[in-house]
Order: sequence, then C-alpha cells, then structure tokens
Amino acid sequence: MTPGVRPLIAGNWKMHGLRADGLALARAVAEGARGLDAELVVCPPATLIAAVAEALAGTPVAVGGQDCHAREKGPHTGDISAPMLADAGARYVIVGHSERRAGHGETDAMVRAKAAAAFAAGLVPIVCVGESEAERLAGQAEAVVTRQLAGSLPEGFAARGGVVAYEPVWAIGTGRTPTEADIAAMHGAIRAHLARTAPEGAGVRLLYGGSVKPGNARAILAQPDVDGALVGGASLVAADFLAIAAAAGVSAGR
Ligand SMILES: O=C(CO)[C@H](O)COP(=O)(O)O
Repeated sequence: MTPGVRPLIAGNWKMHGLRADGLALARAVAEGARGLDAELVVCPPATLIAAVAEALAGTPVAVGGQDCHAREKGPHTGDISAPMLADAGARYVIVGHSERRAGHGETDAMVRAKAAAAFAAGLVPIVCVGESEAERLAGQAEAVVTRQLAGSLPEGFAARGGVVAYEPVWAIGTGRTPTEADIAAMHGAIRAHLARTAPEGAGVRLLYGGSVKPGNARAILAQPDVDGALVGGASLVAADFLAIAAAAGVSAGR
C-alpha cells in the first residue's frame, strides 16, 4: 500500500444481476461499508446503474460503469456514453478490461479515447492492463503492460486522478494469482512508468485484480504500490467484498 493513500476497492459485477439481486447486493454492501477505512465502488451492469446509484445515495459506496463509448453521442447502437453514465449516477468507469480488449477488439488507442471521454464527463476512469499467460511465460509481462500503459492513458491521466488496475489475464476468474513478489514487482514497474511520464504519476492509485478473495486480500494489499483491488467474482457476495475492503484498511495500517 502506498503510504497515505486511501485504499480503493472496486467491485466489477460483470454481466450478473437482475434488479432485485443487484439492489439487495448494493444495499448489503452499503450497510457493511460504514466505518470501513476504504473507498468502495460497485460497478453493476448498465441496466442497474441508475437504480443502484439511487439506492446508494447518501452512503459511502460509489457507483461505476463497466465500459463507455469514446463519443458523447451518436449512431452507436447498444453503446453507452460517459455522460450517460454520469447522468445515471456513476462516478467511475472501468475501461480496457481484458474481457473487452479480447471480446470486443478494443485497442490501446480505443481505451485511451474512452478514458479521455470519461474525464470529459467528470468520471474517474479505471484503466485495466495486464499480460496473458503466454506473455508472462515468455518473460514479456512487464514490456506488455508498459506498452499498454503508454498507449491507453490519455494526456493528464495522473493529474486528473485516473486509476490503473493491473489484472493479469490468466488470473481473472481462475483462482490463480501471481506471487506476492510478482505483484509487487509489476506494481513497482507501473509506478516507475507513471512517475517517468508525469510528475503526478507517483500519486496514481494502482489496483490489483484477478482472483482477489477474502483469503488472499490482506497479503496482496500489503504489497508496496498496491493501493486497492478490482474484484470480480467475490464482489457478488457482500460479505466477501466487505471482507476484502476490511483487509485493505488493515493493510493500510489504519
Ligand atoms: O474484472 C475483474 C475484476 O474487476 C477481474 O476480471 C477479476 O475477476 P475475478 O478473478 O473474478 O476477481
């Protein structure tokens, strides 16, 4: 954990949740969030953002989108713009998740445009980067992630409060995680890249994502330059998500 940084724990619900489930989950998270020394964000499917934002109004839990289009409006059937997310009550948006890079052909340039659109709409982008297993085995992990950062972060990213999430693709939903030393090494490399490219880079919050669970959260969050977590599966169970958030506060020594 970076000294003095308030941990950020974000839950990516992915394509899970009908209205009743989503509202119940959001309310349970809000109930348990009081008194936790971490910033909490839930990212429901787009259909639930407005309802969840309304349910969470006045609580310490913020709402985020899982993706946005790079344009404000236009003929883009099925897409959602950053201003629409903000209008629905979101404050954050995940962009460049590996499931979108792989499943929707998103390039670094597209991710950069989406992150810029998020800033323009007053949202905080959480930009995801991470290597595949083949890239890690080939010793390319750091080079891949550095290249993704160079291509995906818009001008002024650090100064405007952008967040980076390191999510090794092979750790997502698999129950496998890098070693703590590997996580620390990659977060250190990301920090060094950010600090080289902008004076404010040292203050960017760096999240780790990929099979974060209550059982491993404390050890992962205790690593240097890990300022929080982007949680998938475990964010669908309020008690697990809250346990991860509690571990963040402990790791921050608060
Ligand atoms: O999106 C993720 C968290 O946002 C990431 O895909 C990790 O998912 P998990 O392995 O199910 O935690």
